[in-house]
Amino acid sequence: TAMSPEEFISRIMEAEPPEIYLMEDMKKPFTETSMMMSLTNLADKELVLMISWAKKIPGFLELCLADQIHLLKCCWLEILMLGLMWRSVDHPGKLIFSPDFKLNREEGQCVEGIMEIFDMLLAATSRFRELKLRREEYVCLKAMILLNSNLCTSSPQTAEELESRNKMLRLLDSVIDALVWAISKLGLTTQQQSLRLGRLTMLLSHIRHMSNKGMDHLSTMKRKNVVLVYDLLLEMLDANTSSSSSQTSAS
Ligand SMILES: Cc1cc(O)cc2c1CC(c1ccc(O)cc1)=C2c1ccccc1
Repeated sequence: TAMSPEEFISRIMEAEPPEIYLMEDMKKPFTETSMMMSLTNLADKELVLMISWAKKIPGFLELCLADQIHLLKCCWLEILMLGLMWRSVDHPGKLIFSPDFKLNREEGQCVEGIMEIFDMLLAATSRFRELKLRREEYVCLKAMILLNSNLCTSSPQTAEELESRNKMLRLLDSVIDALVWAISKLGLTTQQQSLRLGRLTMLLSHIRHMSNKGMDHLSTMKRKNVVLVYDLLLEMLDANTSSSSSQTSAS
């Protein structure tokens, strides 16, 4: 059932999760612990919505369960960070974690080592602002991150895994087609359209880099007991720290 790029885009636009409010009485100034706890509470809510978002991506549920779980375990922080940058794109110098939880880079000083990653997030957000990233392009990039996230890990062994990987590659192609279609609606010349496709996809490597830095930083925070990480997050976190060949628990 080859879906048209237009249909694919409207399906993933509808799949967008609702905005989340942190709904905490935050006492400022932050301490290292209070900021990390707020980030954790927010992320925990977002992860639940991310799982239902992924299931609405056409074809995702046709992948084998192990692949569905492994894809989300590989890219959850990349997707959280892309969402953060999207929410922050119209607020230079600020990171809009939620409408009731906005931070500027100086506030990152209260968590050791987080300001460097905040600065990377702010720089990437400025790039999205410069490119005038549109919602249709944003939802395509987010689906690309999910479907592209574990191609470089363990190669498929069984016939089922091989079939699931081929489905994933076809799914990734339909997301690329959808992004190409979204860019074609901008009235740019053919050459400008290919340039834009390259500029947008180049940002994905920065997002992977920031996610890896964030994962290391978060693991350090967890080890220092600065932050209590709830079970869903713990499972996502230990997946990234343990070797990727670990058997995924059928959760
Ligand atoms: C820069 C940095 C460093 C770090 O140690 C942790 C995090 C971040 C960003 C971030 C984040 C949270 C929610 C978002 O919507 C987008 C990003 C988290 C974070 C915290 C706790 C649990 C999960 C993720």
